Amino acid sequence: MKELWTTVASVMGVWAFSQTLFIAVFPPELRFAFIKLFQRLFNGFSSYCYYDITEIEGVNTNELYNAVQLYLSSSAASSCSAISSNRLSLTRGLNSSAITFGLAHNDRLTDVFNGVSVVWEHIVTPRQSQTFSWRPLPEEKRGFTLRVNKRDKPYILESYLDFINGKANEIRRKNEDRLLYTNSRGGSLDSRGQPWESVPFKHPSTFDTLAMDPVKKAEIMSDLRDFADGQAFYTRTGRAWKRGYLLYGPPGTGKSSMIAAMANFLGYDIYDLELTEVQTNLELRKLLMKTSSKSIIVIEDIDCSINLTNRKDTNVGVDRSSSTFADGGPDTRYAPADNETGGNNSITLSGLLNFTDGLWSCCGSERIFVFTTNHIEKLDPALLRSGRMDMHVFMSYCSFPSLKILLKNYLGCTPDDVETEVLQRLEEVTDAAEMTPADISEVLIKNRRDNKKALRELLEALRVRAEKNRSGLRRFEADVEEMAEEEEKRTLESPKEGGDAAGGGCCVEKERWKGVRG
Ligand SMILES: Nc1ncnc2c1ncn2[C@@H]1O[C@H](COP(=O)(O)OP(=O)(O)OP(=O)(O)O)[C@@H](O)[C@H]1O
Ligand SMILES: [Mg+2]
Repeated sequence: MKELWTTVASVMGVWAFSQTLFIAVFPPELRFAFIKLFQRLFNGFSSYCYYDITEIEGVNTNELYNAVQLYLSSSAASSCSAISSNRLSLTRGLNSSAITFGLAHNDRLTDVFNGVSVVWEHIVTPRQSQTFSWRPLPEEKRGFTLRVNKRDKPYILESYLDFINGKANEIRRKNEDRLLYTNSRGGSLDSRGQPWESVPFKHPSTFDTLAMDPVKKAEIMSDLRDFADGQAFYTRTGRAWKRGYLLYGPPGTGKSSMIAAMANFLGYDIYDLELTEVQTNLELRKLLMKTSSKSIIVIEDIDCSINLTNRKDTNVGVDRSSSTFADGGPDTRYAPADNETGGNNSITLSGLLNFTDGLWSCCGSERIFVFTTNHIEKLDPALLRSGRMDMHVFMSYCSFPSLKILLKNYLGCTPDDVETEVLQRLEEVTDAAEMTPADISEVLIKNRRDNKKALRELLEALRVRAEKNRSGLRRFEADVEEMAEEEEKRTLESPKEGGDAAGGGCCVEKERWKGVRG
């Protein structure tokens, strides 16, 4: 035993002595060249490639390091057996309610990608001297080393790193709590010069809970997914990475719920833009510049927020008296500026269109604009033109497929849990009743402790409403018929006065009635 210790001590002594000699005799340049040569020799014999991904590159944070860390956090949590020790670090980020796992210092993890095995090592070493920098650097140097077999490198390296980036983005979005921003302070800035105020966004609406036609829902979800994964597409086609949705329909059909579901689905923040708080186009532009990417910019009830005829006044010469305001009379605050195209003295439709469409809309990327309205017929055609709002989504009264989603949400019952006869009767009356999902939710919430009672009351409410609609329609049709007969009589008495007035009147009336019913 003593001999063994003596041997170890002498080997260590020789090693220390040769190191000292090496440092003392050779100048640093030669030492460096020697080490490089040694490494090259070693690499020539080794069957592996090594890639270092350091936390800080120069003075900048290395995004790839963060991505790898996040990616490994999910791998580490799901594949503890692959780790060389049982230790994991736990972290919780700012604005996050989720805990993430990470590789502890100097630990290793084996990952498999496309059937190829690679090894990650997390290396932490103390930083030797604080080099000059505008911002203090951490005391430790952190980095990951990726070990890949040389023969696998050409096949996987690039796609593996892309995959890691994609996964990291996904995790980031899932972990971070959404934020809901508002500009309700009337243009004033906060202490950090920000025009937006934010609160954590905790709306529970998801596409699962949203009651709407399943085909339309699937279409919207796939559109959103394509948008979020579409960076390469938008770059290739030279388009700004943004998308516009116009949600329209009667009150209580789920337009706001849909926006929340979109944000939860994509993991985006929401900027709820209160247009009535914005005084000028310039202010609008500043607000836009202060939004972040991966966000949904919402303008609710757009027909009530801004006088959307003002563009017509100057550009296409439509009568200014045709107000779009539901409560009559244009808001003089939004009267078009004398210099409409300059547009800096007040907020105008062209200012708004520049906001969504013009050059300024591209400062930042991956943003979705959502406008909602109860009265699509009141919107300026400029806003509806194809390419401006990419998708027009009509949120309609509750249909039978939507009703089934609401029954599941509120009563926890599937169609199999409901008696066949009740289900049939519900199906018969749902469309004719033209009740909004909000109305139906009310009935279900009130009776949610007693499913049978809830279904009974719902059926009754739908039946009463359907009957009311039918008798309203009958009465209306009788009125129209009567009017048509009178018109015909008058035409016969004085044949010179226009012949198609009655038919035209009927159509207009019918259209008007349809409009009133939404
Ligand atoms: N399609 C729907 N799916 C699920 N719940 C809905 C739906 N529509 C309405 N609701 C329920 O009704 C409430 C009101 O809906 P929401 O605010 O989304 O309607 P809206 O279309 O935005 O109405 P408004 O035009 O008045 O703004 C929601 O909190 C939700 O509970
Ligand atoms: Mg709403």
